[in-house]
Amino acid sequence: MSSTNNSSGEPPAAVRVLGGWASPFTNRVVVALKLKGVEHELLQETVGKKSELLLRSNPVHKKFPVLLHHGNPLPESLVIVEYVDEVWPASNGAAPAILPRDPHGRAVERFWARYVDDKILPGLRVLRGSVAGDKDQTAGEMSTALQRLEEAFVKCSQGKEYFGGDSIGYLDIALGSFLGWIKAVEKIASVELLNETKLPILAVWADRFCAHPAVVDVVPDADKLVEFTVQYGAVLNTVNVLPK
Ligand SMILES: N[C@@H](CCC(=O)N[C@@H](CS)C(=O)NCC(=O)O)C(=O)O
Repeated sequence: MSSTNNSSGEPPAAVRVLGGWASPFTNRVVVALKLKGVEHELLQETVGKKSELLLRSNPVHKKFPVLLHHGNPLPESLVIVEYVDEVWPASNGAAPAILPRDPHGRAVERFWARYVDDKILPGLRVLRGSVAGDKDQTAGEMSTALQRLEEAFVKCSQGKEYFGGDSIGYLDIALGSFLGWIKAVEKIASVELLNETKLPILAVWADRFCAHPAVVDVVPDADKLVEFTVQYGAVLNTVNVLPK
């Protein structure tokens, strides 16, 4: 499975992802493709400089990730994850379904995935220092949101290992892609958000998710993201590497 830029002069891969290694949204897409065993190529965008291909492929938002499937562009990480699940459905047990089969289960996971984007992401940006805000208050609000997500985990997992049950599902991907950044902002802002003392069940899930073969080389560790923040801090304050 390729995950680097194509500089070989060969024809483009059938599945390409425009994105960045530090982008939690890109990581959602890459984890979904890896879970399904889909060969793909990751085209890394340069921080602070959007490629022509990105601007052409996502003219509405001009953001990554964008999936290019046989050249057809599809933006928005969670939309892409659903697309990947539909295009490469479960077969012979080799590629587990990402979304639950029953409509209610699917709706519940979509509800919580939206909650992750609404409640966790704005807090990460404040704690990273990319937008102004009261850090103690933000850390408190994020802790409350993570507490709710731990409660959701208990309900969704029904005693199994993941939000998705026996295998990684939609909500695992939606929240799990932020684990590196959650750990990074704990270091950057000297706050505690997700550990065994505060959230014992979610912390065990987080370690399990990050160690999964489809995730371990995708979701970056905290120290790499802290370095990234130091290196690109000025740019991150002006472009939206984590969402607004
Ligand atoms: N809702 C979008 C968010 C995508 C997003 O914010 N991407 C960031 C990178 S992590 C980006 O492209 N930032 C550049 C910008 O906002 O100009 C998704 O889920 O894909």
